[in-house]
Amino acid sequence: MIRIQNVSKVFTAAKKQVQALDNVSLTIDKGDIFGIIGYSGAGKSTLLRCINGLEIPTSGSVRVFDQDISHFKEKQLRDVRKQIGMIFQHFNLMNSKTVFDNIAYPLKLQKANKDEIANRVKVLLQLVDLEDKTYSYPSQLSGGQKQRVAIARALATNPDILLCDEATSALDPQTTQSILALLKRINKELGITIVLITHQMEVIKQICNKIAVMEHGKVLETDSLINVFTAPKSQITKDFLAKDMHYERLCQPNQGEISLMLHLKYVGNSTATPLISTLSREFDVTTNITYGNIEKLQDTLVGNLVVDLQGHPADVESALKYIQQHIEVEVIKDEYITNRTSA
Ligand SMILES: Nc1ncnc2c1ncn2[C@@H]1O[C@H](COP(=O)(O)OP(=O)(O)OP(=O)(O)O)[C@@H](O)[C@H]1O
Repeated sequence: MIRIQNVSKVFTAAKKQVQALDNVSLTIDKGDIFGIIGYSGAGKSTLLRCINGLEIPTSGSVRVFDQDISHFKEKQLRDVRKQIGMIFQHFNLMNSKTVFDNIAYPLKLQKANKDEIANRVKVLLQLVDLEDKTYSYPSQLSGGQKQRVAIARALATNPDILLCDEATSALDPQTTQSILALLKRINKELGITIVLITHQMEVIKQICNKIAVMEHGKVLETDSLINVFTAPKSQITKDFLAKDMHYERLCQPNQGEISLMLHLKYVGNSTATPLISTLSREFDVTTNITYGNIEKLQDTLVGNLVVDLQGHPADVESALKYIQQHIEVEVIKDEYITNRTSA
């Protein structure tokens, strides 16, 4: 549905050149909820804006609905944009217009008649559960309600694609959950392909089936959510995942012992492996669990356990070998921390 091939974008500002996108290639299929994650300045917004022709690549091609839009004229781009809705971090509603008029606006531009507009707005307000706010003004709404109005407006013209530019970044965690649930429902029930950009792994994890990780204008890796979560390739992806897990060392090893912080990854049935109890029983090591969770990602159980393994070097080595024979494990943070007090 969307095929981005070797796209680069260079901006020139104050006689300086900024390479916002550097040879980016991505494929987004119909029905995907595709998440693009990266830190500020990675090029996410520029890439998203290339999909609806708000930015034109310096080189490369952007194919949407099987047409290369990178050379389209403004009139052709306007037609393509009718099939692509967009929502933003700060909602971009018209404050002087009611909820009804905000949602009706794209329909009025399309010269729909009064009855068509009234019917369509009613359906959309039902979809986003805001019928009781039909004649309210944006200033009378909460952030989450404003984003619901923005979603209804973006869907007014029945688009096939919805682009979400940091759509939940200005919302509290609970409201974020409800907006993500709404996006998921829109994807499932209306078959709308969603492309979202974010700097929060939490958001990606909740709803995306595929993901791309960006840094300095480049896509470092792109794969299914499960593959990226269970076998991240780039350091920045590992950093995002680590941040999502909030782990830290709970205690320091005793004198002469070493400590190893490990990330154990369980996928599917291996979640049941009684590994930790075996470690304490069979090897002379202590294991402190500093983080643990099991979650369902796209119907697959994925478990993450961060343990601090402590003991004498030979025992820790044997325990590590044992773990490696059973599940995927990554040594995180410092490889070895030896607590040697000066003699
Ligand atoms: N119109 C522009 N003119 C000049 N430079 C730009 C323009 N738009 C973006 N840039 C630059 O391109 C780079 C990528 O910006 P972009 O907004 O795409 O990143 P981002 O990952 O979306 O960041 P953020 O999360 O902060 O929005 C940045 O260095 C930015 O300053």
